[in-house]
Amino acid sequence: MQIPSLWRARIHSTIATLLAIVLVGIFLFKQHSIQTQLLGEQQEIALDTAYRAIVETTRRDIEARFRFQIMRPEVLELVAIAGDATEQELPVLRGKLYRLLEPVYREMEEIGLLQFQFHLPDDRVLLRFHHPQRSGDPLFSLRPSIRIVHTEQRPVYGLETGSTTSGFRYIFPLQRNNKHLGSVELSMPFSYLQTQMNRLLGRGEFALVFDRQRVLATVDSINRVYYSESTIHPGFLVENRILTAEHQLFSQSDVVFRLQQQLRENTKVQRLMPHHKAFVISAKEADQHYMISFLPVQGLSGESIAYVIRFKPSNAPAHLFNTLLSNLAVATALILLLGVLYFYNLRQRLQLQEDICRRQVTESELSLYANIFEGSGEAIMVTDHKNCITAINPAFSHLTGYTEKEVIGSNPSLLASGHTPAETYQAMWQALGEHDFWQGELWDRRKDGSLYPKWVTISAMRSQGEISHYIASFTNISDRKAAEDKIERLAHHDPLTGLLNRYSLELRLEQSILSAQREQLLAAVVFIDLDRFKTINDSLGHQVGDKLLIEVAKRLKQRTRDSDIVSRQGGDEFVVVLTGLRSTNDIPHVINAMSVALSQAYKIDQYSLSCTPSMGVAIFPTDGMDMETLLKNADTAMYHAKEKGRNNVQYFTAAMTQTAIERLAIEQDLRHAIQNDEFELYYQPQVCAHSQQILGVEALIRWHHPQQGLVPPLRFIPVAEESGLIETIGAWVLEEACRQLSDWRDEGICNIHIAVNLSSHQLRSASIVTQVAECMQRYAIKAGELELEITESVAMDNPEHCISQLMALRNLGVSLAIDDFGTGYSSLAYLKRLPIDILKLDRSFVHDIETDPNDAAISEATISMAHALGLKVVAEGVETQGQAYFLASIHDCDLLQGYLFGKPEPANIIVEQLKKHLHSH
Ligand SMILES: Nc1nc2c(ncn2[C@@H]2O[C@@H]3COP(=O)(O)O[C@H]4[C@@H](O)[C@H](n5cnc6c(=O)[nH]c(N)nc65)O[C@@H]4COP(=O)(O)O[C@H]3[C@H]2O)c(=O)[nH]1
Repeated sequence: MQIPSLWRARIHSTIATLLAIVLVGIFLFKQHSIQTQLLGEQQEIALDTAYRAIVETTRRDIEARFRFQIMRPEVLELVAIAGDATEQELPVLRGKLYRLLEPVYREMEEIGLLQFQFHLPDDRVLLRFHHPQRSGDPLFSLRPSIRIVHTEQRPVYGLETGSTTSGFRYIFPLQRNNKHLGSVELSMPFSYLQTQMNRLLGRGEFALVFDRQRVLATVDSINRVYYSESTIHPGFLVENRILTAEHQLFSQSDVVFRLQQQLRENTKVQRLMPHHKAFVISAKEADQHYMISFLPVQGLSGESIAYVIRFKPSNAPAHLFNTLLSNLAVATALILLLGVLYFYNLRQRLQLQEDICRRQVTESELSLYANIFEGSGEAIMVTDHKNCITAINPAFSHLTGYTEKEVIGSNPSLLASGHTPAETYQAMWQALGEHDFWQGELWDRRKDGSLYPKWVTISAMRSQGEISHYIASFTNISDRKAAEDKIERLAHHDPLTGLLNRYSLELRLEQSILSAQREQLLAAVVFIDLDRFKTINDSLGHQVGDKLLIEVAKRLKQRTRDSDIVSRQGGDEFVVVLTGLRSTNDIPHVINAMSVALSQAYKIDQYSLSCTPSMGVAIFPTDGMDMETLLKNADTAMYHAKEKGRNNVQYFTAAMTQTAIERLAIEQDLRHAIQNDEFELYYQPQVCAHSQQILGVEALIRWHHPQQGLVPPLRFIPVAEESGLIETIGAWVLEEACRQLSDWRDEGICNIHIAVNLSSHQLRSASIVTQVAECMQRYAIKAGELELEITESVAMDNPEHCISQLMALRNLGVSLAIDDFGTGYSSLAYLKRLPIDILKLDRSFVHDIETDPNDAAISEATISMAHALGLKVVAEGVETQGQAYFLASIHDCDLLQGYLFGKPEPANIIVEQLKKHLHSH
């Protein structure tokens, strides 16, 4: 993620500012601590210098007094005498010496001298000026300095603890003529030094603390009462104020007392003091800052034994601290100011950088757009606000044929063809005015004059609210439109014949109904099915079938008007809608014309084919007010036409609907008929044409309907076939016929065959061969005893399958007969391939055989053809002796079947006939 420049500048400048403040802060603190340290060192040096100076000047002063005021011959004389004098003689000598030096003592007392005493070499005190009554007590144990002077015979001076008071002692040996006579001790209290140092250093207070260890080493246990623990540090002692007050004439203020207590808590003080080093600290008490200097001082032996501590009121540390604060404040303010300046500078630089980057991106985008414009497969044209062309791309030239030079500055109307409706341009300008955008189809003309459709997208560009340019991009959509037309054709037309398809028929029919309704006209829906088309298709191939359908479509189009609807529903079904009819009288004429046209022979390849139509007609508004009803009723009528025989036209009637309802009822009743044992087989004899001996019987089914009584097979067999129930019924017939034959055999009626009708459904069934085989086995039916009849149309329906099924049946020893021969379209070549034994000549030929020369000729040709193929012929429907004679004698027919020889009868009746017949032959 990229952080915007403003934020980046903020972050950078904040970090830089903080860093600068911290660095400057560290620098200032460092400076402050150096200054504080310098201040301390100044104090330290000042105290040290002052101390040394005072000690030194005092020493010089005392030494001068010693040399000139004490080392007088009369003094030395008295001391020399005292050295050898007895105890009794000493007071006299002591008095003389006292009187002699009293003026000197008084003088010295004025400058602060505390002690002035004379010691003899044997450790006795000769004279004490401040306690003249006390003398003669040994002091060696108390003052090591006296012993040093006596033994080493040299002057000794320095700070020394003592029994009563600690002080600066100056001890000089008293010598005369190289003889050591004793020593004289002059002591100055610390208060004297304090006064002197204050004179040099200015206002301040002092404390004197002694190293506990040193005191304990030099002061015996009796005299330790003069010391108590310092409030500053536990390792240091101070002289007991009350006991020493007499001598130490300096006092400390309460503030200093509290400061000392404060020092007990100061870690620096606690840490450094045991090391006897000089140092300075600052502290604050009662709103006053103090510089407290610690100066270690040496004893007589040269080692540090105490600290002189000076408390000096000073505002220097506070001043330094305030300076630090103000410096910090000023520096921070300056840095912040610099930070702000840095921020603005940085922001400007970042913005500049971003601007550069953005410009670079814009430039590369511009070059990209330029490339897109140049390389686009879509033609692009830019016009200005006056709609004059300002730019075009190569695709534009490629599509229109115009070069840049030819169109720049021109109006795009130079592309117009005049084929685009004016309303389209109006809509375009309106949309551009209102929405700045328009898309649509325009027809233009190229430079070479050729016309083409294009899909155009135009966008209006605005600058400050006013249209500045129009950008139009367009593509040639000729191919797309052709494809759309093709799709449209495929969606609405039958690809084979080019007629409308089922979907389009429904759309158009609905429109026709509406307009017929509006104009109070009639419309006729004609359902057309080609008779035997399936046979032609199966036997001669699909290509022949397709060509036949194309020819049919052509003939239908020729016989109808353009306003009529001609469609193919699929297979061999066509629907024609005759529209704009004024009277029903107009309909038969057109329909007959169509029927005649379709019935004409078709020349397809090497074949001359006959394919008649079955037509059903339903009329709007009498036979239906809507599309579905009209189509259904025309279909019903067509179905009836088929039933009536081929090449037939049927007009829908209400009765047809009734028939359809009845068929439904029959189907429902048939489902129960087998369980309820409502079927029965009747048998009709087949006799030898010459001897008239019964050779067999044909089993014909009868239905004893519980309500309707005996129902003939032609009423229910087609329904059973349509519904598939025929398989169950057929199986029952086969079983029953074989059982009956077996019964008759048992009754002694032998050598007759039984013919059973087989429906197309049964023949198609995969189990028919097994079914027949099992039945024959069950009832011990011998070869030739069972004959199966299939109609001519069944045999022609899927011939290849039919042949293989028939072969298998024939192998079982079953005789096979073609029923109703002559009614269907049978190819003789094909008949030859069928494994059949018998042809049954349809009774329609037999009926008029005596009177109609055509029928006679057909019958004769059929019989001779059958004989030529090695088939026997059974003539059906023989009712008269004439017919029998004609068939038997003239045409040499083999078997005859008809009412003349016996109607179909139940088994119990026919059995009598069979028996009688058997006996008579
Ligand atoms: N006018 C006239 N008619 C005669 C004469 N001699 C016989 N007939 C009738 O002709 C039909 C002969 O049967 P089909 O052609 O196989 O025609 C049969 C057959 O196609 C079918 N059918 C009958 N029983 C069965 C069956 O069990 N299974 C199958 N699938 N179809 C059957 O029903 C058709 C009609 O059967 P039926 O009504 O029994 O009609 C029978 C019979 O009664 C005659 O001299 N004059």
